[in-house]
Amino acid sequence: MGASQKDFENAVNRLKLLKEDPGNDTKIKLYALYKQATEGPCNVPRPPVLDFVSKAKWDAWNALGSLPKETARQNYVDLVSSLSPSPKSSSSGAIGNPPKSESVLMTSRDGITTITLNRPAKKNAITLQMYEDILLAMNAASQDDSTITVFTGNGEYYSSGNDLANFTDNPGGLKLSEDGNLPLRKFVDTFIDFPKPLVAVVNGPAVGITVTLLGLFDAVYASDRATFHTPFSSLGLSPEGCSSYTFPKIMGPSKAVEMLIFGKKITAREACARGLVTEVFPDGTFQEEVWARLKAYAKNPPNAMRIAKQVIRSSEKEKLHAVNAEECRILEERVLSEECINAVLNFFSRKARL
Ligand SMILES: CCCCCC/C=C/C(=O)SCCNC(=O)CCNC(=O)[C@H](O)C(C)(C)COP(=O)(O)OP(=O)(O)OC[C@H]1O[C@@H](n2cnc3c(N)ncnc32)[C@H](O)[C@@H]1OP(=O)(O)O
Repeated sequence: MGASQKDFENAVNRLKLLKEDPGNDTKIKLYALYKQATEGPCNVPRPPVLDFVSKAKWDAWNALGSLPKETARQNYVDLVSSLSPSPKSSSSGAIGNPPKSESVLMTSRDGITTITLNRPAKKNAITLQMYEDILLAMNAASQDDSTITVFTGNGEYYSSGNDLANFTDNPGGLKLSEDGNLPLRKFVDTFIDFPKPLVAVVNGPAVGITVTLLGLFDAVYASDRATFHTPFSSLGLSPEGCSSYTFPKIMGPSKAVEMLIFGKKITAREACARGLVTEVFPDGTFQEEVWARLKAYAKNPPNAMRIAKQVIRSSEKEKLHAVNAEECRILEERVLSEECINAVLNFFSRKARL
């Protein structure tokens, strides 16, 4: 177990974004680890004595001896993480960096970065722009100096899920990203790969994608007012967010089917009994109790928590990426189906509400 190929590629990309030169010693270490991770032990002749730079690089690579590729990959990822820029939290709690969005807020305080869905008039339904903003926020949160990342919603709802106008406002059904995948694929991949403990503070009802994604969180705290609803069949859609894999694993196939195929809405207590929710709190004391708990957890050593998460999650990552790709492939067809188009039209003509 250790860093996945995807973690490694992310680290290679993050290195390109470094604003400060890490210095020659570090650059040579990175070179050696990169070569070891991608090609294995050094097996090329030593460069001429007067070619100092090439010789230093060769020496560093050669010094790694028979270090396994997986270990080199992990060491490379760790070294890049230690160099990555760390946007500092301000005393007001606002992070100066992305997203510049009113519908997705990002604050950082007491070692916790919080991403808040803030579109209460629409029950925090997620627009295409919000998917992008959440990605930006998660990328910033993965690199800032917080130890825990929290998702929550502002107002009565946690979220009513995907904004159904995403289906009607885009010719052909739904905007596709440049590489032909649903924007959803990259979005869910980011949750699969998120390196720090990820906690959902579910303040109220949750619908659709905001429920399925909970299977990729490390802890889910819910108000006893929250409900969990995945009405995919009535919308002519199919399960996403890796729920076709995580839900049967978490709650067993028959309970998963009840939610994902029959669209049964469950209470917070039922979700807790099924293992989707970690703990339920009375709504009146929910915020106070949960934040006190999270502040205490955030005081744990950050590297230990990150590594514990990696140990727990890394063996599943490849499977989850494959599940995500397949779910998106199927969903891409479903969003163009007559069943889906009719369901969305009925919603907006107010003929159908959940
Ligand atoms: C690129 C990604 C693709 C992902 C595709 C996979 C799909 C994933 C999903 O998330 S599927 C689930 C989608 N969500 C829903 O079907 C919920 C739809 N909403 C409702 O049924 C109801 O609004 C409600 C039960 C959430 C709340 O009902 P009520 O209390 O009666 O409030 P209103 O219905 O009056 O809602 C207030 C206001 O918000 C608008 N709104 C609410 N949810 C959505 C939504 N998901 N999409 C778009 N708009 C939504 C609603 O239209 C009202 O707007 P208005 O005041 O009329 O302008």
